[in-house]
Amino acid sequence: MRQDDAPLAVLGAGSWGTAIAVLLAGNGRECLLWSRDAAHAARMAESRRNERYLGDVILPHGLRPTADLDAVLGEAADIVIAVPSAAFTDFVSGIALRLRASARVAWLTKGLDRSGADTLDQVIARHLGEARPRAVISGPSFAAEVAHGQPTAVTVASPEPAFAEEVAGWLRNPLFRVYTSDDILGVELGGALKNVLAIAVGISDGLGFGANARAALITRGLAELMRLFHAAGARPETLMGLSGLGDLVLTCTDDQSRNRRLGLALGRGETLEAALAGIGRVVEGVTTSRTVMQVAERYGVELPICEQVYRVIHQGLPAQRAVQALLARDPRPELGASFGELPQRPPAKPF
Ligand SMILES: NC(=O)C1=CN([C@@H]2O[C@H](COP(=O)(O)OP(=O)(O)OC[C@H]3O[C@@H](n4cnc5c(N)ncnc54)[C@H](OP(=O)(O)O)[C@@H]3O)[C@@H](O)[C@H]2O)C=CC1
Ligand SMILES: O=C(CO)COP(=O)(O)O
Repeated sequence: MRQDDAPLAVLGAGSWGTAIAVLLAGNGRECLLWSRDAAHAARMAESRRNERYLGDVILPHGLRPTADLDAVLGEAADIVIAVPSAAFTDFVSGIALRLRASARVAWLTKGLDRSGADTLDQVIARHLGEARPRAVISGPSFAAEVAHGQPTAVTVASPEPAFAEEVAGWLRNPLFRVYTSDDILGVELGGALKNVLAIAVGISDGLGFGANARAALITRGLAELMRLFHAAGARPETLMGLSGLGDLVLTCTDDQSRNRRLGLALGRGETLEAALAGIGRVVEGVTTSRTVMQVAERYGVELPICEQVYRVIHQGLPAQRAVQALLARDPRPELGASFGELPQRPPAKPF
């Protein structure tokens, strides 16, 4: 039996975990917000703000910050995971034996398992059980805008339509519109790759290139996503949705994006270390630019923009040389290799 009056728990008290906990509590659902740092949780409880990540937002009455993970897992009806993708697998395997059998799982994380072998959905299924209801929440949604009640629309994807609808119901309010989808693979791939592509667009803008280059990168980035969707078995319509085109456009074009800001700094000549230190928050495209190369190899799919981002970030290629490499590629029909000519191959390992 479910306890509908038992609290939800958001695990991870960064910008996005906090914004979603604020939303849930504002919607009238009691919400525990877990931080791995006891001093941080205590400060949030006392000041009723998350000064480290979202300082100008007052935490509503029904939001309870805490650092006691066992107590949270014992009390919460269901959980929402909000830790970065690099920490996701260890975090999930660490809670597997402590999570209530009845607890259902949603996550806010955008990225792939740090090995590049799995989607986060597969990580959840492997460690917490195939039968456990699970859903990802994704789409164009800057934390600060959501926490300030700016209109936003996202997608909740789950293999179980009833659970997607239930998670959507936790989140919905007149300013937060939630759609549902059963294409969890497509929703996860869109959310993961857009971060890498936003770094590419940031680099281009940081180098001083113009609006033409930006539009070309977004469009050819969409073609890379389309090829990967095709090979991995995701639904092409998902690309046109909030977790695909929506989040790609948002992240590539607005300076609130940390991935775009990283690219801008690299394009202007900052080192990776200095750029990351300046941002001071998780920049998922750094990890995903590496993991997605493994995915591209597994499916035999060319992702030239993602590859150049990988080379800049992980192999120290100067940003200007990455642009030259993209411009020097052989000419080809615009739509051919992206849409029509690729064989639909059965995934090497279903992804
Ligand atoms: N911010 C946004 O607008 C959006 C973010 N997302 C996604 O949400 C996810 C989280 O991002 P966001 O909240 O913005 O990131 P932030 O950088 O704002 O916060 C990261 C949070 O994760 C915690 N954390 C880091 N490593 C671990 C770990 N090993 N175990 C437990 N907690 C850990 C940090 O804790 P500590 O402070 O102790 O280091 C911090 O609370 C990312 O995948 C991001 O792509 C999705 C949509 C919007
Ligand atoms: O995912 C996001 C908005 O949808 C946040 O993007 P950044 O992580 O680039 O800030």
